[in-house]
Amino acid sequence: MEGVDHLAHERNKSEFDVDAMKIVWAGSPHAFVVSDRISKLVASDPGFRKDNRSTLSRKELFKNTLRKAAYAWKTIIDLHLSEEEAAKLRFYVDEPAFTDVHWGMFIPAIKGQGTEEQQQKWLPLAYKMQIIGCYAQTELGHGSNVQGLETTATFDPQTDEFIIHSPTLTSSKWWPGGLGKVATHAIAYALLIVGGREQGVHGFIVQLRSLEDHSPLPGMTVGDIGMKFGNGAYNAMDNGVLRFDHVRIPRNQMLMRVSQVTCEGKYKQSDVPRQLVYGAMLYVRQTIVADASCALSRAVCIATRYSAVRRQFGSQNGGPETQVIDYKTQQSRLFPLLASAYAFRFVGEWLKWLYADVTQRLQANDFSTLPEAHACTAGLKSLTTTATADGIEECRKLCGGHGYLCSSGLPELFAVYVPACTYEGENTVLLLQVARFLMKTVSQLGSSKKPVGTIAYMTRVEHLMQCRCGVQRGFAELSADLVEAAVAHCQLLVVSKFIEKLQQEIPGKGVKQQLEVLCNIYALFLLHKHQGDFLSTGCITPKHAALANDELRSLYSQVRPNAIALVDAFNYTDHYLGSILGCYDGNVYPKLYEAAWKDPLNESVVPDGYHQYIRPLLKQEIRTARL
Ligand SMILES: CCCCCCCCCC/C=C\C/C=C/C(=O)SCCNC(=O)CCNC(=O)[C@H](O)C(C)(C)COP(=O)(O)OP(=O)(O)OC[C@H]1O[C@@H](n2cnc3c(N)ncnc32)[C@H](O)[C@@H]1OP(=O)(O)O
Ligand SMILES: Cc1cc2nc3c(=O)[nH]c(=O)nc-3n(C[C@H](O)[C@H](O)[C@H](O)COP(=O)(O)OP(=O)(O)OC[C@H]3O[C@@H](n4cnc5c(N)ncnc54)[C@H](O)[C@@H]3O)c2cc1C
Repeated sequence: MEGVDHLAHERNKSEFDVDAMKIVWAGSPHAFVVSDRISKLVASDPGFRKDNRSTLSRKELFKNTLRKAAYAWKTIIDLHLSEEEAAKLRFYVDEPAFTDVHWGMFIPAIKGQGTEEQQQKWLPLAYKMQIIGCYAQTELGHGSNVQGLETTATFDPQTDEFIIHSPTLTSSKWWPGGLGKVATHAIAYALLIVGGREQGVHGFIVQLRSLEDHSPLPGMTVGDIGMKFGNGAYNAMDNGVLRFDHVRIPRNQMLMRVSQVTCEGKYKQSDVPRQLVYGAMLYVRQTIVADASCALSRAVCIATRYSAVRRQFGSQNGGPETQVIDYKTQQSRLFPLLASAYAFRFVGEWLKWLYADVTQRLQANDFSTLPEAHACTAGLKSLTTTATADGIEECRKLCGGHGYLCSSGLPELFAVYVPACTYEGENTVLLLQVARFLMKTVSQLGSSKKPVGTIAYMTRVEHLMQCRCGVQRGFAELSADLVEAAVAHCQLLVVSKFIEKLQQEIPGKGVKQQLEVLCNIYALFLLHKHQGDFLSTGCITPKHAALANDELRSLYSQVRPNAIALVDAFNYTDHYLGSILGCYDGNVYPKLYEAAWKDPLNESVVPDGYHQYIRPLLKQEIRTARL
């Protein structure tokens, strides 16, 4: 039935003010208004249509992405959108594109690592999109090990230039988004060589393509690296390969905030830490954490709405069958994911604050909180992306067979999301960084350097004092256990930031109570999942474990009547969700049925290839037919 809200009875059950929760989710009344307006603008504009993506060939998909990016830019200019509104527009257009890396990495890298003069020269061009940038760090042979990069930048004092060169096949830049076909410029990372001495990896602004006809500049071999996981999905992005053959760039195109090369060929290090070369990664990891709650909430919204629509078994006296959301097993898989979506939202908000704080301090030459900010961004990036990728796949399974259809939106969401576990730091590699930070802290316990901020709790964990002498030995040997410790530390951060959120004033009828229920689910689900660890370390007794389990079941019952309203609070349009199973009105079956007929395979009743392959088979002519 068109126009009928099939989920109205669910919405009527809710016990809290959904509009107030929408503001909590958005972060502020202003953020809600902007997000709501821009999402509706995108949804109502046929220029941003995306329901045909999975049927396009790679070339068609890529060209369509270029069209959309240009159309989005025109919309931003025509409507005089602010930076905040423009970012929201790109978000709701919901298509991986070169613009993500231009705005998300190229510009932040120049801001973080460029001098004032360099920023003044390059940022206006980038902001107006008169140049398009990518972030060319990873090579064919090295991604995680940034110090192992082989591209060289050799200073030539005769011409006051750097010579950028790829000496080996494995030094080819490999993966950068936007590089393959679009970017005109790159921040390329290379091993700096001055006066014959290697000075570590540095960033350089390198022009790749002509601004007149887009052809690669002399000395550049550049192209796309090929199809990636999933049809459609991340294939809208032109991840690229690039080789430099003694490419010359002016000296002032080395990003020189952290260290400088003078025209006489002197290498000078500022008093800022070398790690600032990694600053763009700090920024992007923070945005990836914020983004995790969006991707997870999207999958959870689809699975929750569909679970309320779908009925299987349990009909009494010819009455309706049971909604699958009423099964305790469905609840125990779905509601912890719902709680995680909210938990990641709040920890993402906090991380944004932490990043702003560390940036302000860095500008004032206070570097004291940089190691903590690195550990938090790296650890939370790892934890939230792993949980989100796993969560999207779980949501697909929660939708049964229909979850496997592209029209459910879940396969594409998974395919686009899952590389987040790898890019911007492979998740295990990042957890090892957190472990290193934790072990360094443990080794300093009892000294005058007291742990503060997110590691202040360590002084209260008595047995850590006993192991502090041994932590520098056997790091590699114990690394698998240390990674688990790093995850536990990050989970503690997530839970404590959720609790801190609840200590704030939260307006709206019943909103705080719902969030308390979700926070308890998040914490108790972790306790339940890792009860072996808690029991074996004597942190809880078997009685506590059983109580936690009982409490979880009771919390699931409290969520149940509010489940649909809790996902409505994400305020996603049907366009952004891109899912028949998750559509707002719950009118799933007619839409699924209709969508099937739109598949290109159904354009003819008898398929192409019938006369060549099916008929000979049926007529037993297969031995004589030429295949
Ligand atoms: C408008 C906004 C839109 C936003 C959307 C944006 C989203 C865009 C997303 C687009 C999609 C994809 C783009 C993907 C891009 C990429 O993938 S770019 C490539 C990213 N590559 C990596 O992440 C490589 C991972 N490797 C590393 O980070 C390092 O090499 C590693 C930390 C693993 C090791 O470094 P080393 O120097 O070799 O080793 P180490 O000795 O361990 O470290 C030295 C020292 O430095 C500290 N450290 C390391 N990293 C950082 C950092 N980032 N910040 C601060 N400090 C750092 C480390 O802790 C050590 O400190 P210590 O005191 O000596 O212990
Ligand atoms: C979709 C996508 C987009 C990307 N975009 C960009 C981009 O725009 N710009 C860019 O520069 N790069 C980009 N990358 C590259 C990305 O940053 C790297 O792939 C990533 O950092 C992982 O590095 P790697 O590929 O070298 O993995 P590897 O390090 O080779 O990882 C392979 C395995 O080895 C393990 N491992 C590695 N080191 C250690 C260690 N020390 N201890 C224990 N285990 C270890 C890892 O855990 C993993 O299991 C992109 C990648 C993808 C998939």
